[in-house]
Amino acid sequence: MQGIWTTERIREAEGRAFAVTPDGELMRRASFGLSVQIADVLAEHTGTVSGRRVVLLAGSGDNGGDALWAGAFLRRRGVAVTAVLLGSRAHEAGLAALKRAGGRVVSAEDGPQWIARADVVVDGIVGISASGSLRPEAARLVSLVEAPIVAVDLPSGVDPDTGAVDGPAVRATRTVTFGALKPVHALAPSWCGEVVLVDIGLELTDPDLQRLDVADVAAAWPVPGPEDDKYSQGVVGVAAGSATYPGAAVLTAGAAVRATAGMVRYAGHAADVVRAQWPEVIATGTVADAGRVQAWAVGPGIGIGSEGRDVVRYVLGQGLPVCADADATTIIAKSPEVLDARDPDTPLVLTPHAGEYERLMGRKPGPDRVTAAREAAKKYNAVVLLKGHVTVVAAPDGRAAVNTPRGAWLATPGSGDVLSGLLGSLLAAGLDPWLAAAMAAHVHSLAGAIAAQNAPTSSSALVHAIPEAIRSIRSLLS
Ligand SMILES: NC(=O)C1=CN([C@@H]2O[C@H](COP(=O)(O)OP(=O)(O)OC[C@H]3O[C@@H](n4cnc5c(N)ncnc54)[C@H](O)[C@@H]3O)[C@@H](O)[C@H]2O)[C@@H](O)CC1
Ligand SMILES: Nc1ncnc2c1ncn2[C@@H]1O[C@H](COP(=O)(O)OP(=O)(O)O)[C@@H](O)[C@H]1O
Ligand SMILES: [K+]
Repeated sequence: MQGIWTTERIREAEGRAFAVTPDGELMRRASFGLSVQIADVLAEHTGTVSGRRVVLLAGSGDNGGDALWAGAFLRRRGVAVTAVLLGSRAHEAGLAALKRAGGRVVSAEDGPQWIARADVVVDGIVGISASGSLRPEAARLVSLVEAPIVAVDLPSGVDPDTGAVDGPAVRATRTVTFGALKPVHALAPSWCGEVVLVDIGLELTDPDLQRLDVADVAAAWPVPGPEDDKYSQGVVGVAAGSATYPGAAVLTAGAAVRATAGMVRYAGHAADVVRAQWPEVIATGTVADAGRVQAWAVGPGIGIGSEGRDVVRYVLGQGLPVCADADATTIIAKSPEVLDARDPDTPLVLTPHAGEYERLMGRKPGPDRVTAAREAAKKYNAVVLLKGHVTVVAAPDGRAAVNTPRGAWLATPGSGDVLSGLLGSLLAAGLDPWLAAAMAAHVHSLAGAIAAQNAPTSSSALVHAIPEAIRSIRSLLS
């Protein structure tokens, strides 16, 4: 598990570290690590380090200080360094160090001509004390940059704690952060680029947010043992699709088939189509006739009429873990009384996209998606998986996980149905619902990347890529 801490917690940890380290030591560690990364980006993009030109955009705080000190280290490697000073003042010690090392210092007015010739630009405009988007002077200079940008700690203009962007911001090729990952790094991947963490000796426990490592998913993925049979691994019930939307049934059931060696049962109006596509599925017409299961995936394509409502009420009343997706979330939002059938101790996972979230909560998720997911989890006493480019999974006890995607190819019709089937199979295997949801999101995005391979893909291809995703994750264990 990777831990992620809010800027408030980072500042507390920095305060503790400051107390036990010599003056300037933390910044020295940070800026030395930063200089190594800037040199690496220079080498990657130009083939050399010495003789190349780096421009530092230096704001008035310690973020600018890091950039200026890194510039001083780069001078020792023969890099031509020019600092463009933004704001009314500059980090004094950093500025002095850069000047001593032979760096050039220019005003914002003179910045454009240096930016035009830069091989790499360093964003030391603002760090964890940032609020709001780039101010006009910084925004104008950033808009002129054509070279790769290395962001110091985080891309300026992006909110450090939510990853939200509501105006001009830096789009970095690489972000070099210090001590620990902050929410922006998981929530705004397309602004951060590659994120590199430099250890400066901060001590932090109890992360505010988590991200599953491949190793976590590998270790927790259910695997049949010698004593197992088709029932003992957990039977998944899929209540999805309709005569109008048989595809949702095929995709949801197919994802469950591909994600588990155990049995998959299907109940609904698309039984014939499901049987034809997935002969291993035991398909019936109604949930009451489905037979015993250990968890339900309900919702995709079932419609939001009275029949759909009865299906949702039925599965919620079985005392079993339920993944309620798509139409099931709308039904729960419109007719919350269906939840009366639920024993509050049985796990429920809701998987809304932004529109479904609005129906459930009466408001949009807004820029702080982690808080939004946590609030919905509390309200519904359920794990909430909030879909989007970045997926957030929150539990009623406050745990929150983030899944950072590998590209955006999953923005394709039916891909949510595939996620439901995956998640249903993990719930049937008895996994903790929060972990199950975070694992499903992880495997879903990896399967998406495998299916797409940098070209458009489809949800059917995504289903077929699930075993390859699981195989590549589990290969870590061998
Ligand atoms: N405190 C520490 O121990 C360490 C801090 N480090 C660096 O220090 C940074 C934090 O430095 P500071 O707290 O001095 O603050 P920043 O450098 O993040 O911000 C400087 C000032 O800019 C102003 N500001 C806020 N939003 C702005 C905006 N949108 N446009 C322009 N100006 C804005 C604020 O008044 C803020 O105080 C970290 O991100 C990291 O880069 C590192 O040196 C590692 C050690
Ligand atoms: N831009 C994006 N980048 C990465 N993943 C995305 C993006 N847009 C959507 N997704 C993912 O694709 C899935 C879409 O699900 P959903 O909105 O239910 O669509 P559908 O109903 O068509 O299946 C979710 O898992 C979501 O997280
Ligand atoms: K920055």
